[in-house]
Amino acid sequence: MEVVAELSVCTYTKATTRLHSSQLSISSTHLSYLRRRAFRPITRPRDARITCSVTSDQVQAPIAVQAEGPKTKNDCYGVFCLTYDLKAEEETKAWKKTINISVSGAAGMISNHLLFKLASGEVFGPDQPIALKLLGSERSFQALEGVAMELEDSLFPLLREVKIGINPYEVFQDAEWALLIGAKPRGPGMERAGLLDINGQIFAEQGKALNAVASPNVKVIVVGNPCNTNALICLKNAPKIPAKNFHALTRLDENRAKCQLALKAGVFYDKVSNMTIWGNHSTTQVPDFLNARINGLPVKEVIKDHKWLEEEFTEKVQKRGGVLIQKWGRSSAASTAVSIADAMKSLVTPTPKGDWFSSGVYTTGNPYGIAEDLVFSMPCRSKPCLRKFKRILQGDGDYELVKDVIFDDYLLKRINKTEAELLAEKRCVAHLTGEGVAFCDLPEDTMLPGEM
Ligand SMILES: NC(=O)C1=CN([C@@H]2O[C@H](COP(=O)(O)OP(=O)(O)OC[C@H]3O[C@@H](n4cnc5c(N)ncnc54)[C@H](OP(=O)(O)O)[C@@H]3O)[C@@H](O)[C@H]2O)C=CC1
Ligand SMILES: O=C([O-])CC(=O)C(=O)O
Repeated sequence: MEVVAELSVCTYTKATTRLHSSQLSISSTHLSYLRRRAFRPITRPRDARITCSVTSDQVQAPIAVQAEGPKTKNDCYGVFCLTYDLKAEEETKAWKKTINISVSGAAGMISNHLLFKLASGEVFGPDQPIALKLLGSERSFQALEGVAMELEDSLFPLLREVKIGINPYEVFQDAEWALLIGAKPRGPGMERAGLLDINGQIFAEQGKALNAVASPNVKVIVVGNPCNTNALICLKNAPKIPAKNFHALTRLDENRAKCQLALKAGVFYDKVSNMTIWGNHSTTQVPDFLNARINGLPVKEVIKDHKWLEEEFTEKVQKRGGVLIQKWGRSSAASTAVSIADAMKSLVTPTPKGDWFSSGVYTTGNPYGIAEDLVFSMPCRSKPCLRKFKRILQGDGDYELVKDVIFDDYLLKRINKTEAELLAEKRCVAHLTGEGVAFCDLPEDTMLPGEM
């Protein structure tokens, strides 16, 4: 057994925490220098594993574990366990404190796109190191190792740590972002109530785990379907975490709606703004063409075919996921990953003046008269904050609901329908939200976007 007595990744993380206070920036030249010099790994057997433990005031020397020994499933992975020749003066003066991101369903298709976007710096920027903690299951553990191997081979300079595990209480430890993607897909012949129950149990357990071990201000984005009600279950099981920190992903629907409006108006899609998706990530969702704008003008002034807006456009967005499954034979993965990155970026960067984005968020206290205590997609703006020292305006992960939106009878009628669906879903999972006995009276036409 070889013992490596150099600084470990744990030590390094500690050092960066301390250095964070200096708040100096890092240039790309500096970054590549760091990769070449400061983080040059010490040679040791390819598969040897290092375990390291940190007490409050002491960092223990890492111990190399024999390559052929039994693997514990929540260890750091492969190259991310290596020690580095980290000289004091090279301790970068620059890196920001690592952001911990936990991802469930990490061996699934969406994650397979998303993890590489996160590790590339696309979401948090080119000077922000991240740690990825990946949650799988007994069923997916081997695939998860494959994912971690691909992350190793990608040599991302910003990726400081990768851990894989099957216990949410370990994988969610200190999470600042939790991206909850894993969920059982609805199979043939399965009742939607059955899906709500099976997946609801996953999200109840994960809510409890987040409550116990995540950062108290963790931002949670629920992607696994039915995502609104899963997010509600999750937040109800995590009373220590602010309810407004939980999001159900409806950004994919927003992006789809923008694309269809751009296509109809004959403009590039960056000209479409103020796009709200109201309600459930299901076929009752309401893409709001009343408040949306094209080139700064109300959509209805640009697209005069209002029948198209009310009928074709609305249904196209609601059923886009299903059409895609028919073509691809599987549900959207790449565009979903893009939309998760978009949703995160929207929370950590200032929303452009006058614009907003959609997210499924907690309704209690909403200004629109929507029933309280649901997770409902609504228009949001990030809360800008001034980053100390650098004087850069950025979002801090928080948001506020947009007040200046208008309603007409058509929009209200549609919002009522999606609200009724979410209230029915909520009754159906009462046993998982601590609200008594479940009673399932789901509307007949309740469907996920991917169901046709
Ligand atoms: N909100 C949105 O806009 C969208 C949401 N989705 C939803 O995202 C989720 C993930 O999609 P995708 O990555 O394509 O799916 P995959 O099937 O590729 O991966 C899903 C993962 O879920 C996990 N899972 C958890 N419980 C079960 C179970 N009981 N049976 C089977 N798998 C389970 C599996 O991982 P493990 O074994 O490690 O737990 C699996 O790797 C789905 O619920 C999908 O409907 C998809 C597109 C858009
Ligand atoms: O139903 C699914 O799994 C796919 C989905 O959510 C979508 O494409 O919007």
